[in-house]
Amino acid sequence: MVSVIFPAAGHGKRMGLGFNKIFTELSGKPILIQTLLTFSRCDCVDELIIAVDVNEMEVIQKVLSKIPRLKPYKIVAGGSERQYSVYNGLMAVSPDADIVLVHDAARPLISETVIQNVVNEVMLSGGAVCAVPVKDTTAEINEMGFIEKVPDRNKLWAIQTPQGFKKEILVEAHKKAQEDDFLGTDEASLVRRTGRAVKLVMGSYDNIKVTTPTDLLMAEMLFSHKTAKHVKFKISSLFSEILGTVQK
Ligand SMILES: Nc1ccn([C@@H]2O[C@H](COP(=O)(O)OP(=O)(O)OP(=O)(O)O)[C@@H](O)[C@H]2O)c(=O)n1
Ligand SMILES: C[C@](O)(CO)[C@H](O)COP(=O)(O)O
Repeated sequence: MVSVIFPAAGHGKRMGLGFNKIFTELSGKPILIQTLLTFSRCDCVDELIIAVDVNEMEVIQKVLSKIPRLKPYKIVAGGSERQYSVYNGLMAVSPDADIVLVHDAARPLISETVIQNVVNEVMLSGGAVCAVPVKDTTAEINEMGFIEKVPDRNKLWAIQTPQGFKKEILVEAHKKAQEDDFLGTDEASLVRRTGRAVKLVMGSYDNIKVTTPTDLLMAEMLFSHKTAKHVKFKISSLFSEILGTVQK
């Protein structure tokens, strides 16, 4: 059985809307609902656990009760940090679950294919997260704002969600983080601290985390086209006339 935890208890400070960004409308539905519906369409998913701010539990329960075609779900209280929200979700996972995925509620562009690929890899390796190769050059800087180091880009991947693990592996990782007072930005970093390997699965550049207003604009565009793969990009006539390029 596969359970999915959705940390959804943030405050969207970087979005600057004054309300939780997952309530924002995206292609006719709230971001949170778009995310939950994609997972609900996956045959491999059995249960949804949504970790929300205690003050938003009632309103979210009311809205979800009106949405058809959601997989069985539970709403739990989130924590003051994403990691604590995930932990609370983990404690509410059904005893029958053997695989647990964690997916940011704020990543509504996740595809069913990537979800299935992560689940398949968890069955093989015990732990898998989706990620994409970094496109920009990155740098480590010092406190004065000067570049100290430029890591080899060929080895860098941007980590996304879903991140999936055998349940006991994720529970062990969270317990150890608690004991050590360690706060990480994702589940893979917690699991790696227990000495276990975590496999990367190809994610998607479409699977953005809606963090800033620009992300929201991009999400709206991506959602209406579903993915950049479906858009036919045209060469500008200013160039095609000179180059004589024939658009196929
Ligand atoms: N205490 C927290 C903080 C974040 N999240 C969730 O973790 C995901 C990724 O976090 P982020 O994008 O940082 O969301 P916010 O915390 O809402 O944004 P910000 O950091 O700008 O305030 C989001 O779905 C968010 O709701 C959570 O469940 N509990
Ligand atoms: C888990 C995550 O989405 C992987 O990229 C990311 O670390 C969440 O970070 P945030 O600061 O909580 O948005």
